[in-house]
Amino acid sequence: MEGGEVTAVDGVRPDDGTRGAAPTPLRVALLGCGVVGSQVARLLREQHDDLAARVGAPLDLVGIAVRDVDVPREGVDPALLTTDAEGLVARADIVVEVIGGLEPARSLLLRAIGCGASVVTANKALLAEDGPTLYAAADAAGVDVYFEAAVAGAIPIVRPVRESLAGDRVRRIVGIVNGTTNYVLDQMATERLDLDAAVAQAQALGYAEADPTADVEGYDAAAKAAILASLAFHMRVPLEDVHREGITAITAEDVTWAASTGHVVKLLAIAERTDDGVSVRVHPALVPTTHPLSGVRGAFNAVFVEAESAGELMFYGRGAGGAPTASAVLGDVVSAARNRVLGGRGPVESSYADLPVLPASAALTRYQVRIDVVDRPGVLAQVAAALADHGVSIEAVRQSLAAGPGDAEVAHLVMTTHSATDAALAATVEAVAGLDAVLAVRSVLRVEGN
Ligand SMILES: NC(=O)C1=CN([C@@H]2O[C@H](COP(=O)(O)OP(=O)(O)OC[C@H]3O[C@@H](n4cnc5c(N)ncnc54)[C@H](O)[C@@H]3O)[C@@H](O)[C@H]2O)C=CC1
Ligand SMILES: N[C@@H](CC=O)C(=O)O
Ligand code: NA
Repeated sequence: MEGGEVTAVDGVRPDDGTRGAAPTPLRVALLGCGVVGSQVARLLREQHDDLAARVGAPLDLVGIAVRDVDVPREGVDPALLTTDAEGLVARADIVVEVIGGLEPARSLLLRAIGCGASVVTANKALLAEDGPTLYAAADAAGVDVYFEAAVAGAIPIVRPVRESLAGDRVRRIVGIVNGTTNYVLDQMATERLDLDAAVAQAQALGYAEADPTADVEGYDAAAKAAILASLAFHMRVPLEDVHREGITAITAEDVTWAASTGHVVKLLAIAERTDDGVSVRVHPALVPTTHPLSGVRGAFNAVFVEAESAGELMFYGRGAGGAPTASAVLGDVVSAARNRVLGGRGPVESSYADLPVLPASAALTRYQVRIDVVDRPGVLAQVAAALADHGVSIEAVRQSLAAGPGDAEVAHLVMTTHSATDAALAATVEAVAGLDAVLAVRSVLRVEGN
């Protein structure tokens, strides 16, 4: 060996002159001990020695802020519990926030940063609403903000977009990023459960937000879409610029029809860059059963990323649940801890791009429109003419007959269009609904994926 060079042999750490000097433990504070927090506490305890070896210093859990210290918590040392969250964050090197919601999470994280701690959070609602305030405070204090768990639970997606693809140009992200709604839609399709029953199951399994409205109305997915789009396009995408539709309007009939036309209904988050700007939207869509996203079952998530040089990438895994989410949190804790031990910081916010966020009405999508019409000659031609008048062309039509009121026969038309803007489609549907022969517009759903 050359003089002074230190290399590892057979996995044994070489003597670098510091052997024997006990490294200073890093103090970890945990805010919240619910579905995710309880699993973070367990992993910190069970993997203490491995984590210490990976970081180069022990990670000591110094306290867990809870609302009520008297609630029994399996596997948690009651001596760690405190209701004094403000006091706790002031005596930590790394603060993990898994309370959720805007306040007091934001104030506690800002206080932690102000006291010199690095922070790890799973709180997409807060990051989408006010992430830049946290990033600016962290910059000023020279500490880290990590948030892998905030998007798609256990799936590494924040780190790949934020770091691995930092040298590329991301063009499009399409994903299933909400486990609860994917679980609910899956249960509606396979078990014929209604929406409320399926949501109750998702809550019991620890997938849903404290208020599951955030899941079913698409707020959670919209927050994740805003975070991903901001990272991917190096800009700030405000939450209010994300077009959002949830799954509450999806009926059992929609799900059944989807299956009969070779599709499944999925809640998608889409962020794309066009020549005119970026478009970020969350809405239910029909996905062909031949497309990989159609096979994403239960609370699993999947995210496709298309970048100029990398091409297509796909990320898949558990998007919700205590242990999977805690895995992502712990990965971030290790990163923040390593930065402390070795010196230096993790990635900082990159938001230099000044691109307009386009309205959803400008986005181009294919649609499936289901209508009931009076079954008489010439009706199909009238409907086709109404579409053509608005510049929307039909890709396929399928017709089935059903008994209507009295002796009337009703034709059920399922039309798939070529790509059209939301605005053109909305005007078309209005015109179609106004035709005498049209009895009802039963559903209008976007179709994504070929
Ligand atoms: N459950 C999941 O699958 C995932 C959750 N997340 C995020 O992780 C965070 C936590 O989620 P969950 O653990 O599911 O929620 P949870 O509702 O199970 O846990 C939150 C805990 O924080 C406690 N809490 C509320 N206010 C507090 C305060 N002022 N001081 C101390 N404790 C307080 C609550 O009593 C509750 O025990 C949220 O931001 C959520 O969006 C992210 C990814 C997946
Ligand atoms: N409620 C969320 C939890 C993870 O982010 C979901 O269902 O995906
Ligand atoms: Na993740």
